[in-house]
Amino acid sequence: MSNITLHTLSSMKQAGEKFAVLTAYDACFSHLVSSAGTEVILVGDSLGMVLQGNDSTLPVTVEEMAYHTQAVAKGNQGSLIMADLPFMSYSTPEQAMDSAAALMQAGANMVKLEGGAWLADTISMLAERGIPVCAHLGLTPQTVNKLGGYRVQGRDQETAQQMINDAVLLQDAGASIILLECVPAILAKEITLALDVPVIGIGAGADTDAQVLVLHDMLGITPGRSPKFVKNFMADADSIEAAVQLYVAEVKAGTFPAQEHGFA
Ligand SMILES: Nc1nc(=O)c2c([nH]1)NC[C@@H]1CN(c3ccc(C(=O)N[C@@H](CCC(=O)O)C(=O)O)cc3)CN21
Ligand SMILES: CC(C)C(=O)C(=O)O
Ligand SMILES: [Mg+2]
Repeated sequence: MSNITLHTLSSMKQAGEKFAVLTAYDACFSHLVSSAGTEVILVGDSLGMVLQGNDSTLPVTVEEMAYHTQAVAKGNQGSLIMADLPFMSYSTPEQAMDSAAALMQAGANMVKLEGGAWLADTISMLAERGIPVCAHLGLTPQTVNKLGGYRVQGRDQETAQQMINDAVLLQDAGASIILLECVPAILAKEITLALDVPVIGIGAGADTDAQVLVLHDMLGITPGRSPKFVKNFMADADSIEAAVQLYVAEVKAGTFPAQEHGFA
């Protein structure tokens, strides 16, 4: 069961206390990550790359997300469980209701979806029906084919202003959390200050209310070149538990991410 609630996370934002988020896709890592004091576990559609070996998150289905969410819920020791709605599972509000219902019934406490203003109605409908929503802005991996690669977003005045507008609009539509991926640190700071709801960052600098990483990345076991925002916490730890505890401690202390993990 989850001891952490959305109210806990809002109170932490108000108090200026950072919270930690990590992915987990199975019961064993869910147990480990939640026991280490990670406030939020993300059952990310990154599992399509990390577990399934695809070169994007697009092949992942609602059924697969529900399977992993069920396992994570069984191992959980008190974290809030957020589950990604996968590619094309929320293209209409009706489809989003069905997809989100499947993940909530599998044990998620909230869902995450990727995109801007077009999601306002979907988010308010989910929220009205008791499903808390996190809106993911900036680098949205499900849109990689449109974006032309995994690139930093919001670097020019126009796209930066659009992202600020989208964040405020989606908060007002009922989003409980905003997640920013690969955006300039100064823009992430501005959005974090402008919003009442907590902002989680990945490659978004040190000034968001929380940080997230893919577990396998911070353990240093993802093959190939890592994105700039990744730090290998196993380098300074002698066990997986210690590495996860160090991550949580560094996020809370504000020492991770450092300047080198962000984008100007
Ligand atoms: N293992 C894993 N970790 C992740 O963080 C992750 C996934 N998988 N799968 C889904 C998405 C894809 N993500 C990615 C993938 C690559 C970059 C990347 O290489 N970014 C460049 C930015 C280059 C630029 O525009 O300056 C970098 O150097 O970090 C970023 C995010 C984040 N997500
Ligand atoms: C990288 C994070 C934010 C994510 O959406 C995932 O793990 O799928
Ligand atoms: Mg995702």
